[in-house]
Amino acid sequence: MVGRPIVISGPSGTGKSTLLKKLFAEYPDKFGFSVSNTTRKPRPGEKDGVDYHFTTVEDFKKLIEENKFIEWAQFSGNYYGTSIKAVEDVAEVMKRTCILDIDMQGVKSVKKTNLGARFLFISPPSIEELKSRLEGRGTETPESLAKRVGAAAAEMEYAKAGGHDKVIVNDDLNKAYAELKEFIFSEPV
Ligand SMILES: Nc1ncnc2c1ncn2[C@@H]1O[C@H](COP(=O)(O)OP(=O)(O)OP(=O)(O)O)[C@@H](O)[C@H]1O
Repeated sequence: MVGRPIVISGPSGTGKSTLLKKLFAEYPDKFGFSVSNTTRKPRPGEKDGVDYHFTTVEDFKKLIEENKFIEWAQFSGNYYGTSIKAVEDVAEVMKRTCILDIDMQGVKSVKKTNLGARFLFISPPSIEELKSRLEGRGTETPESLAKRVGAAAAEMEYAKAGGHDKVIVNDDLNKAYAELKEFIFSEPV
């Protein structure tokens, strides 16, 4: 059985990766991530269609024009993106339920497609706690921390306005994980 795509969003540092790691560890064959497109060159050992869909700049721009992407961005001179087809392929080719970990813009974009996704928001207990988790993770400069905390406020507003099917507050990790499973398995996946 393959379920509808599940879109997980929430501010950076709210615990999405931590929760998804637990889910993939408990259910190694059930869920999958979509394969992104990129214009960067493959690194040794990387396989086309597995690690990325390696795409020329010309083809990537064409896909943008044709509205084939849920989200795309440019980092250090290369394009990266998640295509609608890549999400469909998780169900059709990989026979798994697709999990998408994306931001608010991505959520809005998925809503415009025919993917029939379910939307889950992971909220931090508070902005203060979010800030201290990001500091604790040790991955942020003062600038990137301020940027992530600023973006969090907009994400939380959107969630409050009812942008998702379910909101889970990640206070106690095991409790949040139990709620995540309850939501995911509330229909066949
Ligand atoms: N319930 C929790 N209580 C305390 N700390 C937590 C909890 N959940 C996650 N953390 C910690 O918070 C930090 C951020 O978590 P994580 O990296 O999973 O966030 P994220 O939402 O995936 O962020 P990003 O979108 O930037 O990838 C990590 O150091 C993680 O160990």
